Amino acid sequence: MKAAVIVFPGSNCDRDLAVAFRAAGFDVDMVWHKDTELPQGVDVVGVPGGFSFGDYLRCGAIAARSPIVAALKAHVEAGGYGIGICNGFQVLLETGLLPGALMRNAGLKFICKPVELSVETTASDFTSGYSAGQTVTYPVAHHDGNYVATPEVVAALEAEDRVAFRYCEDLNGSVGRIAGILSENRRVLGLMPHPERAADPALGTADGAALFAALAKAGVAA
Ligand SMILES: NC(=O)CC[C@H](N)C(=O)O
Repeated sequence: MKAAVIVFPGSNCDRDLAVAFRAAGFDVDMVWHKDTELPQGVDVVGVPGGFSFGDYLRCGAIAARSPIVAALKAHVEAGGYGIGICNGFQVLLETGLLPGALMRNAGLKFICKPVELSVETTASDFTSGYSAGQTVTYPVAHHDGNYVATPEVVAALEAEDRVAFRYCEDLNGSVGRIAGILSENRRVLGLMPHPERAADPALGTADGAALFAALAKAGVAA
């Protein structure tokens, strides 16, 4: 399996994401946001966390207009995998590849700590390595993690089993305590907590490693 990690000015989890992909067996290429093409044969595109363009305008809004985004959209529209973590989730929402928006945390504070999440569905190639309802611990580090969407969108996400992760306790005001969602074809995952920062026991929790391992396995089986 081959992964590409997009790097924006202000990305700060790009290398963490590359390390997590590599540990799961992926070949990884780093791709500068001004590039217009993804490397040949990429299976999954990772949109990393950070503070792209200093979080000006809205988090992810400027990055979503970067030249590489057309290639990202084409990859996803052709059925390719994508994962957006934290700022990467914000970018995916701003591109329209996932529905909804992320607003300022309800408490108006930056939140940086490990949090407990429940795995809401195992019916995706990101979450198939967990058991349904399993509690995992990933860190969060964000000020704009308050997920909002229209009631119709939230109802569709729930009805279609597209809520991938939920905060076990209200963290930031997100509707339905939603922490991560899947695209309609279940091949794009956006989430605020950081599995790549929880992918090695040396980091305090290795709960995130199963996500990358499941994705690698799905590719091998395909
Ligand atoms: N760790 C991150 O990716 C930060 C995300 C975003 N810039 C925020 O603070 O909301």
